Amino acid sequence: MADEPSTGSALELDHITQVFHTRRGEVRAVDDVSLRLGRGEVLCLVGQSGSGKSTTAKIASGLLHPTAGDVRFDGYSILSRGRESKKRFKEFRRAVQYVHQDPYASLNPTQDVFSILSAPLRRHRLVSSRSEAKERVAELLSQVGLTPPETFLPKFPHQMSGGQRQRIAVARALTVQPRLIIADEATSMLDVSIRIGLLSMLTELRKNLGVGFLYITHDLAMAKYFGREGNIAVMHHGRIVEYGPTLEVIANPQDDYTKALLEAVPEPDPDLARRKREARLAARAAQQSGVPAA
Ligand SMILES: Nc1ncnc2c1ncn2[C@@H]1O[C@H](COP(=O)(O)OP(=O)(O)OP(=O)(O)O)[C@@H](O)[C@H]1O
Repeated sequence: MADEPSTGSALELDHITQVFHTRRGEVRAVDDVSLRLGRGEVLCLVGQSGSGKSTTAKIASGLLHPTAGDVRFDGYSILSRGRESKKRFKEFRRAVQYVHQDPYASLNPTQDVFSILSAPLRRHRLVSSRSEAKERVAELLSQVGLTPPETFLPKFPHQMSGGQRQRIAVARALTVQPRLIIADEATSMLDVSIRIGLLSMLTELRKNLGVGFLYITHDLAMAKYFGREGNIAVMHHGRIVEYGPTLEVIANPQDDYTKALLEAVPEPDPDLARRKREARLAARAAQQSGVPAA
């Protein structure tokens, strides 16, 4: 693993493989995966449960050391050893924040919102007094759409809704001014309207603060919504089966697995759903008869 910078991409996963040894034998959770994410970009990693998304996310955020391959940030390997690399790894861990799918499990139930958000600010010496911490926490709460901030400061996690807890988890990630947020199914436990609201908020953050996102989901509809200005990687059995600009992949999927995922996306408009179904059946019939569909 080189200790020299390579390319300009912010985050690069280079031929990553992760093998777990279990009592039932070897599990190849991630198999030769390469991904790139530039500064302020969005990349959606989509696949069904067990396809290897979370394992990839953990490797991308430095929480798990892969069996093989390299992870680079700003062109430097974060897997290298040595003093300089250790320092760089520390910077990387601050620059890349992981937001877990279940904020209830990751937020301390005994701390109120002010304590949850001010602790990292103090730990990283980003504020020098309690009043400065209050100001910054209020700013963070506004950034994640929790207003007026004073209402939320004394609340404990159990006193908030699932969507509000997710926003606190995002605000906590923002305390250290990250360049990239890895959101692992960050909205899967919420209703669709709440998920859409949260994804719009994340889009605002991306545009206003230039934060990049690696968004992990099983839901292609959400990936299309959040990742329309970026790329999508479709994962199946630990491998990337399709990778490219989100809208292009969705409009013209090449891989059968991506096509199957797309077919599983519910179409809210019944007329459109019927027309799509008819078009699919016509295409299938044409394929079987060898005559191209009109
Ligand atoms: N620590 C581990 N030890 C053994 N096997 C593991 C471990 N972590 C993950 N796996 C296995 O690796 C495969 C991929 O799991 P992973 O959690 O990455 O998938 P996923 O796509 O994120 O699924 P989900 O959406 O359900 O979280 C699965 O077969 C899983 O059982």
